[in-house]
Amino acid sequence: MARPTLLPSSADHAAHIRRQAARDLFDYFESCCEGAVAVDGEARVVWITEPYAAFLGLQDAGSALGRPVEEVIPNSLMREVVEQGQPILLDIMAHGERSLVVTRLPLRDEDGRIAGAVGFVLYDDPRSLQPVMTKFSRLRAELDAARRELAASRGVRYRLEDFVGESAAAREVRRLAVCAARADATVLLLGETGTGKELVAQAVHAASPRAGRPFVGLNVAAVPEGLLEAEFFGAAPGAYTGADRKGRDGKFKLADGGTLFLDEIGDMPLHLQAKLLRVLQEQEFEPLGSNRVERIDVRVIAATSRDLPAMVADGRFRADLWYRLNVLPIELPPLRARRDDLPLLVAVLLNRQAARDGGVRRSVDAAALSVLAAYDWPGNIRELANVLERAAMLSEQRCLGADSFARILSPAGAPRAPAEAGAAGVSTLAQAVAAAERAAIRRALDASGGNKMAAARLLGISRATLYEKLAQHAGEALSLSR
Ligand SMILES: Nc1ncnc2c1ncn2[C@@H]1O[C@H](COP(=O)(O)OP(=O)(O)OP(=O)(O)O)[C@@H](O)[C@H]1O
Repeated sequence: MARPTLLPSSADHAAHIRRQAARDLFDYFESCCEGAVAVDGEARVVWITEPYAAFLGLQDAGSALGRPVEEVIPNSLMREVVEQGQPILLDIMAHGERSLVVTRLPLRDEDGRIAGAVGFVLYDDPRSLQPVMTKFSRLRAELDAARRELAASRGVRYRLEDFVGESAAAREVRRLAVCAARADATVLLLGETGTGKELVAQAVHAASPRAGRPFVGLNVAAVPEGLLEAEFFGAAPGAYTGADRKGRDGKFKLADGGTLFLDEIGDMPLHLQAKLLRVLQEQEFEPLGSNRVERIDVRVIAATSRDLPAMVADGRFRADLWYRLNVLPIELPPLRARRDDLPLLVAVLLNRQAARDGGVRRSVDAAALSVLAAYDWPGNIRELANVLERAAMLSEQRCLGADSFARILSPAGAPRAPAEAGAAGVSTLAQAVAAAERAAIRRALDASGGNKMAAARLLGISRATLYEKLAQHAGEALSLSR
């Protein structure tokens, strides 16, 4: 008589089947769904399928690993699943123009603690859900239009996806901006002119819980010193000569509930720095000429192209304000420090211009890219956008070549020969100095695309001084070299 097969105990058997079911189910999901992703307990990507990475526009799956999930999948709710430990079994997630049907499940360790989450994209073309999807698409279009209108009325044009770049430095900016959007702390944006400080400020606001509230901007350097206090805090009726008789609200009041973007904070006069510090600490202020205290709830994002620690060291900026502002600093790299991003930036900026003007989509060839990569970009992305626009205007070619740019880019840093040099190239010292000044101003205006504020900053002078100099040199050719 054959010996009976030794069956495992029924409890072991059940556990075995369960493990097998879990593994098979996972393999099955992975093979039949359009994409899958897993995150750890801090919502950082630990695994993503190649098709999903490709769909998201990543170079490969490896480039997503270790990054916060929102950086890789902008509308992801995986963090919510990790934080709340609840699955989201069927959801529609927007990605650009597409809608994805997704399922997200929390993952637990042996002790039942949340260890991460896994998400599956069930369809990226949800035809089987057509009636629901049609309704959803229509509602989404309506919502998008309403949001755009609201954002435009509140002064926000940019989202985080608009900060283009895949270099480590650009990714770090986006990572910190995501942190800044989640926190409600003061943010300090540091970087040269045209590096995207305002873009990031708007994007942080748009991604923060304050998104539905106002975004108000104030360029400290652009307001005459005598008017700054009223601009910040408002003025009581008849507070100063020439003030509106009814009084008026300042930017802090206008930004109540939302975000106040203070550009060029380094240009803030010392006496106002103390007042600003008080508002940041107490969230209250007194309008000019009033003894009424107003309470507000404003998040400040400040920006500067200046070296604030150096200004603190020589007493031009208050140390206590600097500490208060420097809670979450984000450094925006100059374009010359992330030249790897040039091809992507060029493509995106050319597409943006074509979409805006309704013209043909241009591209640049490899030789042109080398010319652009060799340039120093003192005006950074703003200058790049201007240069591309001018090259496109001046050429009929769909694909712009090196010669399109060689004509436009002045050799960085190389002063142009003084035009006044007389016989044997000799000129008076005054003539030579004036010519060098004109050349420097012309280059700064070129680099900033004619933006006088940015040009003044590049030259290290105030806007008022730039206007004086432009008036002095009015007779000479100082216009942009368009
Ligand atoms: N990373 C980026 N990707 C795409 N566009 C960018 C990026 N950075 C800046 N830009 C574009 O460059 C232009 C200048 O950006 P922005 O005004 O934000 O710079 P800024 O640092 O605030 O300059 P400034 O200090 O002169 O005020 C804008 O048109 C913006 O859209």
